[in-house]
Amino acid sequence: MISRTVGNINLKIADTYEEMSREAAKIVITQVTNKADSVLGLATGSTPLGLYEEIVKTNKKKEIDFSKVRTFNLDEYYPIHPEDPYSYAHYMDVHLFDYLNLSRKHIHLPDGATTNVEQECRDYEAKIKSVGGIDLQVLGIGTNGHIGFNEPNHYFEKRTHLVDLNQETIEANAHFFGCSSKVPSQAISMGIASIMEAKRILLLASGKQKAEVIEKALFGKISPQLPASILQLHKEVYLVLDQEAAASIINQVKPPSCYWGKVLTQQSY
Ligand SMILES: N[C@@H]1[C@@H](O)[C@H](O)[C@@H](COP(=O)(O)O)O[C@@H]1O
Repeated sequence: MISRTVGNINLKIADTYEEMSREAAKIVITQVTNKADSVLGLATGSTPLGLYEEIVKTNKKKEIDFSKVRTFNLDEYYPIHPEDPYSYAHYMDVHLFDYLNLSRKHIHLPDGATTNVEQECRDYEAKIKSVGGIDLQVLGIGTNGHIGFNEPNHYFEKRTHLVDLNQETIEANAHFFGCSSKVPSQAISMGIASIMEAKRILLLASGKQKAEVIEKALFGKISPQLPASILQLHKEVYLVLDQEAAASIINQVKPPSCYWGKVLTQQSY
């Protein structure tokens, strides 16, 4: 495992996906152990599956108290019923929530079955605020740089809102549904301000398909065209990658004036 502090980013590069997941689990479990009533922001997709598996495994060995923990998921497809097997609500139950002593009333996801989306978005923000905000937000990243379902745009969408999903995002999630035509074309997602207000952020990325976007997000221009780039402005980010996702960071040779580039060349390791 390579560990570096790079500006605001606590960077860890694991050898494998499994090691990345164990490291991420340590960060989440430490958060909950240090603050029993932690508010966790949670993500879905393929990337955090290993993290959730590790949390469940650790919890089996040495019961962790989640009874006071509150959770808020980043996003949910729209329209979709929470009991639909393709919903993120269902995903969270089968991969994490069913195995922990979390109170059902402490679990929150945007309601994909709402008949009033605008109200649902406002209520979701209000619920996050009412518990004092998110302590630790887990994030994955799309190959187009989206976080949550905040797609590349001309501006940073601030708060929980309804999103039209990009075709690229629909294709990337098609494997969960069997085919892309079954993926809903919209979703309700926390906004960029909702994410940036989290006290700490844990971003995970795995696989070579994420290498380019990780490099751009960390070293590129901060732009709503690559929503994850805003994380360069957050004060406490933990970025845990596997080797493949870190490939472009490790190999790039930045001009001598670029402190980050120098630190992250292969040689410095
Ligand atoms: N809405 C989710 C995101 O929360 C997730 O982080 C991202 C990456 O997904 P994956 O981890 O499957 O690559 O895309 C999905 O569309």
